Amino acid sequence: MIDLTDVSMRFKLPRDKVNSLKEYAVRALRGELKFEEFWVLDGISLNISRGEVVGLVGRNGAGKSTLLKIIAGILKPTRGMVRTGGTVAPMLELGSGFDQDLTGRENIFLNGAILGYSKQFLLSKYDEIVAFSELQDFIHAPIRNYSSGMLMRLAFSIATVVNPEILIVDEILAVGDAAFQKKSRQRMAELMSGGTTVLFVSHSMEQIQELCSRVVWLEDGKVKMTGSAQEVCRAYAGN
Ligand SMILES: Nc1ncnc2c1ncn2[C@@H]1O[C@H](COP(=O)(O)OP(=O)(O)OP(=O)(O)O)[C@@H](O)[C@H]1O
Repeated sequence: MIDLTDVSMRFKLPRDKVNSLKEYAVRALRGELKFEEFWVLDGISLNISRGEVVGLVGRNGAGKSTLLKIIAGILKPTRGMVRTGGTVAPMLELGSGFDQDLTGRENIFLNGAILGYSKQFLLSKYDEIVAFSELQDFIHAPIRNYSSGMLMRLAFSIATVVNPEILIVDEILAVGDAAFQKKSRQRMAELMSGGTTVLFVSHSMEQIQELCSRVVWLEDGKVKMTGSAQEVCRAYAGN
């Protein structure tokens, strides 16, 4: 379902401080810009089967979000191969794929289109998405007026109401109020029992142990350990 072979990702950061876009362009044209290159992911191979719920753990900066973005097709790895079978619903940075100036309703269609759903399909699911998000009273307001919890509810509702085959979640369950967190956990459990493959990042060992069938521990861009939730969480916590 998700197949990663020797996936590596290199980022380049400018070494010198550049004060304006103009200065950047001039120096780039003159070949004066110096970059520092670093590998954020280094030779990741991973195989995730249909219906598995896999958690990713690791310190800040270990490369977890980068790996999720690569699997979601948002970033292209510098090296290696990624294969995914099925529709992928990524819930990554809060509000990515949203337009601040559009209303909640318009963003459902925009975000849905980015996820690859047709307008007709989204129309048929629209009421369900709004009901799940509990944003009926705000759905015709521009989302710049939404709180971060409201945005998260909208993103979660769009991504999950449509029964994706692969769900990719970056820490989203930590956002939102207690009632919505409970509801979203139930929804995740439903998806998981319905055969959706789930890959998610969490810093909560409790959440990882509650939800995951397998855990992958990333360190310095490499897979340090992979195994059952209990096994990996114990090793990670003791590290
Ligand atoms: N677009 C980018 N350009 C340059 N460097 C980046 C870019 N995106 C991420 N990085 C760097 O890559 C490293 C890994 O980042 P990533 O967000 O994948 O880590 P993470 O494991 O998800 O961390 P956290 O637990 O803090 O969310 C960090 O050092 C980060 O600064």
